[in-house]
Amino acid sequence: MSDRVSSSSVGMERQIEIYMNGLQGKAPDLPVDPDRLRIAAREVLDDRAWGYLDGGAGSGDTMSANRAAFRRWRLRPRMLQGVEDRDLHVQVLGSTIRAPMMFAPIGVLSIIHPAAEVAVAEAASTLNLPLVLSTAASRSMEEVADAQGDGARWFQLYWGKNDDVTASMVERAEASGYSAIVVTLDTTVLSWRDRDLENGYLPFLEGEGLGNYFSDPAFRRALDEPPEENPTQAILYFASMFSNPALTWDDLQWLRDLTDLPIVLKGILDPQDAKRAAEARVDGIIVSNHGGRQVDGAIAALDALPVVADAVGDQIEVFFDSGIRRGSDILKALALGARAVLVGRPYCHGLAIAGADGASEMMLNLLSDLDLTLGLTGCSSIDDVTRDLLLRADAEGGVEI
Ligand SMILES: Cc1cc2nc3c(=O)[nH]c(=O)nc-3n(C[C@H](O)[C@H](O)[C@H](O)COP(=O)(O)O)c2cc1C
Ligand SMILES: CCCCC(=O)C(=O)O
Repeated sequence: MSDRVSSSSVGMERQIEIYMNGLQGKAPDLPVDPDRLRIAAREVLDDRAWGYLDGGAGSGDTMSANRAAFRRWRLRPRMLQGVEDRDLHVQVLGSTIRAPMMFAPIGVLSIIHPAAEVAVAEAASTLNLPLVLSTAASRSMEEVADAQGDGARWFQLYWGKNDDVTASMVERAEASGYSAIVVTLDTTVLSWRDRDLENGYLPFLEGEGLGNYFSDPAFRRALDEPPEENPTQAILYFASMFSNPALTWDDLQWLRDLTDLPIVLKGILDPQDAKRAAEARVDGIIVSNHGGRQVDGAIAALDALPVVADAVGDQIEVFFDSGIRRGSDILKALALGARAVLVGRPYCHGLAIAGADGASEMMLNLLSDLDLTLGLTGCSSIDDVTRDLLLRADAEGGVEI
């Protein structure tokens, strides 16, 4: 038994900080409840940016399904497991990260906050959690890398129709210290998005627009006039080429030959696709439905996770996103086979309200919730989180034991 009289952890430290501030009459800067945080972010964003951030494909059915799927799994905690010292570290693509959480790639963040991806990089650096940067970032990947310093970062690639641009993006990512290429597969075209269509809103022309494309030499070469002089032409060109619906599994070899960096495929929901990914010798997959933004009526990402994880076993690493809001959601995703999760909209809510501090505060709260919930379920490390921890619930949340 430990002879220490007190223990500490990221979760307890954060609780104490919030309660001590409370004693001095100081409320937390952001709502702690993710639903209230979302509503607070809505207050500070204009209607069109909000519609883009918060919206999903079509009826929003898949976005709701993502959340509902978490409620169909219940945790059964174990007692007296000696959980005083908890270790949240995990190995991803050969590196150790502080906790199984990353910032998901979100494009055009200048519509959410003027400091955009630079603020998110600062938040990732403060918390020492990995950032996955979108190709469609408003700031160049080099500027974002400088803001993050030596923290872990992956580059999300939209694999478009212009091979020179794709090769240039990958080369720049290698040169500026990104340690993996995440290829997003589920956005061969942008889906039918009611709110953006009603608002007649494409975010790419707003704020700083697509700074990461605009700073790309191959992208600039493809234009008649520089994007600074003719941003509309640049955006139209981007819209025509950013993704390539003609791609097939056979094309992956081209990308494999282009870079030695690990490749992770984002947007996998089907076990057959997961097996193809393993056969194609990529390094990982992200089980995701793009936060419900692409196929209206698609299955919840969490429902896909256990089947996909079983299909690939230990051959490649499995990650997860779409609907993560709380520590218990992360535990459920880990128990169902994910090695780590990506968080999307919630950090944008923090960013909208309070820039880098807001994004890092939101993620710190989630990390703290994860740490405490991990211990409360009887786990001391991420390895302890297994499927035994979960029971399947019926539609009312009841469980047969
Ligand atoms: C406003 C917005 C922009 C996004 N942009 C990208 C992107 O550029 N590249 C990408 O791979 N995924 C993008 N995504 C999807 C996220 O990476 C992630 O899959 C999704 O947000 C996870 O779901 P969650 O928001 O429920 O956490 C975007 C999502 C949102 C909300
Ligand atoms: C071309 C960038 C698309 C951004 C994106 O992935 C989304 O809006 O969901």
